[in-house]
Amino acid sequence: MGTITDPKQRYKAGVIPYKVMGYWEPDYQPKDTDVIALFRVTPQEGVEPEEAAAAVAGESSTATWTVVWTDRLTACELYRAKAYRVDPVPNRPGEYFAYIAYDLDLFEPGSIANLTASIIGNVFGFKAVKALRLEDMRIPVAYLKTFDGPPTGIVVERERLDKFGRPLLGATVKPKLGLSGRNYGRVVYEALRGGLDFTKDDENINSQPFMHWRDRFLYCMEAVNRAAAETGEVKGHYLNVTAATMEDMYERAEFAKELGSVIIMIDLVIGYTAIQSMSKWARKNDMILHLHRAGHGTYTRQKNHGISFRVIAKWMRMAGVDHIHAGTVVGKLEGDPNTVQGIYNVLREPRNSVDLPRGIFFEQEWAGLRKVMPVASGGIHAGQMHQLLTYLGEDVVLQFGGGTIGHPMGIAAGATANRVALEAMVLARNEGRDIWNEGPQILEQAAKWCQPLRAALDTWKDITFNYASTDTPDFVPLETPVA
Ligand SMILES: O=C(COP(=O)(O)O)[C@H](O)[C@H](O)COP(=O)(O)O
Ligand SMILES: [Mg+2]
Repeated sequence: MGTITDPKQRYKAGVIPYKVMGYWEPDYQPKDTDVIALFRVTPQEGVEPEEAAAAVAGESSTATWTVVWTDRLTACELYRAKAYRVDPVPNRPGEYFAYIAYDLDLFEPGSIANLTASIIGNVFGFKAVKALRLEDMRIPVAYLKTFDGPPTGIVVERERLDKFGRPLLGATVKPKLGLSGRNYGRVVYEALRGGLDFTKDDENINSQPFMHWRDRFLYCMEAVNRAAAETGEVKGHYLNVTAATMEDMYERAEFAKELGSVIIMIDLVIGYTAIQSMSKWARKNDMILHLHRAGHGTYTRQKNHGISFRVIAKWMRMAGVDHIHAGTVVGKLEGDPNTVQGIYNVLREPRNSVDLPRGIFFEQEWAGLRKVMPVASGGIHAGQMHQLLTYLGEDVVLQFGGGTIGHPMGIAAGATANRVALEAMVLARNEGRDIWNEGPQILEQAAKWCQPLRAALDTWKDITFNYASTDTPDFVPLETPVA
């Protein structure tokens, strides 16, 4: 049964399928100004995929489970989201890609909170679907223009740091918890003077009994300033301002600024509104804004349920962060190469083309929003430098926490090993060498003159994390689904 057009029948009290209510419109041509969402829908037994798609469209826009006559007091035909296309997912029986278009007027300008309350609202608990995953979104230029985007962006960050032509290097201080302020500052100093550009607070360092935040900020900035003076380079430490309230976060950010820090850090767990507030603050205060992504693995990893991280990446580019953790491919944490590259492209390109093998379903014009620097972090070491540079390119921060601090000759030596490995690899690439295949030799060669690199290679050479990825794209070879 198609949509009922006779108003008397359509608005009669009772329960009718979502398809019939008007949330399934196979002939609909999305407008340039529509927000489009692509969901992977796994309907319950006996629910046809189009009805499941219509239900998702309905519940994420105007509908409820029964007919309401008050629809007629609104421009309901415009405001109804429209499921307009359903394709079976290749090689995944029972799963369907459902395309849903939403009119621009459904969303408050410049608000990720409002956008997400619709798109990932009630629908994820819906009984009619066994599982649901938000795979991708096309954000219209008209909506993008209501967001400020990254306060600094890749180009301006490089200018402020005066560092060009190579990935940046960082390290997360370890152990994550327990160091006193003075010892913590010591780690920062050693890592920065040894050759890294940045060090970083870990996700769970805020203001604990063993080190209150002001102590951390003071000792870290002393370390940053000393290392900068010694090396003649701009250095930074991502001071994590994540806290229980906005007031606390502003206070910490102000103190970081007062101490001359070039960068602060927040975490995804603070929520979209807090991220947007901190972005406004960073823009006003010329501060680079680093975003860690604690918690994302609870909903991004499984193929059939949750949200793809590429969608989070899009939201974060809109919300306005300068750095975002986006995967390493080769490290200790989840990261299929194609999927990770897709995420990096969302963050760094001025315009994304459809790229199904990398999980990009839509053409996306970024409307001048600045580029976000992806951060590769989690279980990486100098011996993987050729792979990291090949997979991730140049505009990226490579962060070696354990892979700096765990170095047998000490933290500064760990940093030097990473810097030398990186510079040797960039030089080889610039000379036209095939770093993917010759990488290990290039590193061996560089290690002849660099004892710290020799020791790093000897310690970690064979460490890899070869587990199957869970978040892999579903290559669609026959047809290109374009909105
Ligand atoms: O603890 C670390 C890195 O430590 P190490 O370098 O010692 O492994 C970071 O929190 C992770 O990178 C987060 O993961 P992601 O970057 O994927 O969000
Ligand atoms: Mg961590």
